[in-house]
Amino acid sequence: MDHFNYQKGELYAENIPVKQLAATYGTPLYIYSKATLLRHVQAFKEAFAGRNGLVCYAVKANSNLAILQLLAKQGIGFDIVSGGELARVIAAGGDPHKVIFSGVAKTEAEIEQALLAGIYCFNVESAQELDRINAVAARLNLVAPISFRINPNVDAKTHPYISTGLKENKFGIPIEEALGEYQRAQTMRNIKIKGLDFHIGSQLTQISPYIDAIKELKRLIRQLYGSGIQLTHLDIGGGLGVTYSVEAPPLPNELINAAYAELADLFEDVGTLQLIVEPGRSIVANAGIFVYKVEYTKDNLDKNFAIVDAGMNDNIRPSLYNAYMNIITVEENPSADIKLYDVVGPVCETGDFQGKSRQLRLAPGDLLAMRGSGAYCSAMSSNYNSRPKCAEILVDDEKAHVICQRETYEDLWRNEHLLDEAS
Ligand SMILES: Cc1ncc(COP(=O)(O)O)c(C=O)c1O
Ligand SMILES: N[C@@H](CCCC[NH3+])C(=O)O
Repeated sequence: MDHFNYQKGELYAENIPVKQLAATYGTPLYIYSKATLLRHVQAFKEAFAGRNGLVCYAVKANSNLAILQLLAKQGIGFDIVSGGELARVIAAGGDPHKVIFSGVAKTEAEIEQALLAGIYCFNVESAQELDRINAVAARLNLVAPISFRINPNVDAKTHPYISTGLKENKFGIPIEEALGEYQRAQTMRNIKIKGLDFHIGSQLTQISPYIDAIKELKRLIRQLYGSGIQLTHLDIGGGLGVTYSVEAPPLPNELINAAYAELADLFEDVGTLQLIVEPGRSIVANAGIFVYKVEYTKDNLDKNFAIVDAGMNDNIRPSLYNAYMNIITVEENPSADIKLYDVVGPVCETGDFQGKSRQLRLAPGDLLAMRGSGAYCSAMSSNYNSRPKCAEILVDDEKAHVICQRETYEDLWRNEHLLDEAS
């Protein structure tokens, strides 16, 4: 259950009619529900109740400052993959001591920035990165807390583009090399070993891939313990899926309870480790809708098109992954015929679509809403075709807050420079 529901045939965001928000702020428009967002965070916090756990929200899913601010106020941590994300977390009031830094290409500048901010842990993704972190920490006379991201070579059973835990993927250190890297790290004066991490993919709808990965890593943790390397945490990554259509992913407490059950014998032998999770999509996806307007309809011989004012630049997920996202009408339109539509946008690409073969009753001027749009939609938007980025609104009961204003044309070239006359 989210907070985008129909009242007398009209879609509401919490207690505001979506039609009213579209009239006030224009379309295309991202709308988030504060209550849904907080409910999702609470579900993770409750799943850890009474246990030593840390929820680190994956900033990449939606990095809007106000959203980070709301999450920071809940006391959770953050999983970042760039210096920009760290700067956002700090600007939003997040605690850098609860930040973990993932990503395969951390630059020297980013490592320095994170060390000076005092982050909780680096998730190291290669032997070369370990050397670089050690060198930067030595230069700054600091000790870098690290965990290795291990690639356990398990199938996350998700879209190949968002699967990250197979040995052909660029992420993490092959499990076969892990013991050697931990032993090397242990000899480094400016490195402090904290934990072990995996993240096997996104939009996982089953618990079994997590359990397969935990099983693989339990063997490694025992080996480490046997060779005198004691960890303080195990990070099982993000990836928990959401319902876009018929998927029935596990709930946060189902995942976390299953992880603890699988870890029970290990914890008895080596002591309890702190458990970290890095959820992104499962916190924000269904806390957002994307609202756009039908500009035209076009009935070609083979196809009906609903041409909307939102493009792949605003939400690239359907084009990039052929992702199915549910499209609904904001208001019933009884006078229109039900037809099968491809919902397409204004961008000059054949792949610019928001949905294919959708049964909808609509006419030009009608508003459509796409569910599940809080994660990886505005975060992956661009200015392609010189389209200003959309406004984003956070609804709190009957109040609407503009958390990102719509870009202007001037914003499009804000960082560009004309050549001077003489050139
Ligand atoms: C290292 C890491 N952690 C966490 C996440 C968050 O994943 P999700 O949004 O699927 O929960 C991702 C993205 O897949 C990631 O790459
Ligand atoms: N951007 C992807 C997920 C990638 C997760 C990042 N590792 C999506 O929209 O589904």
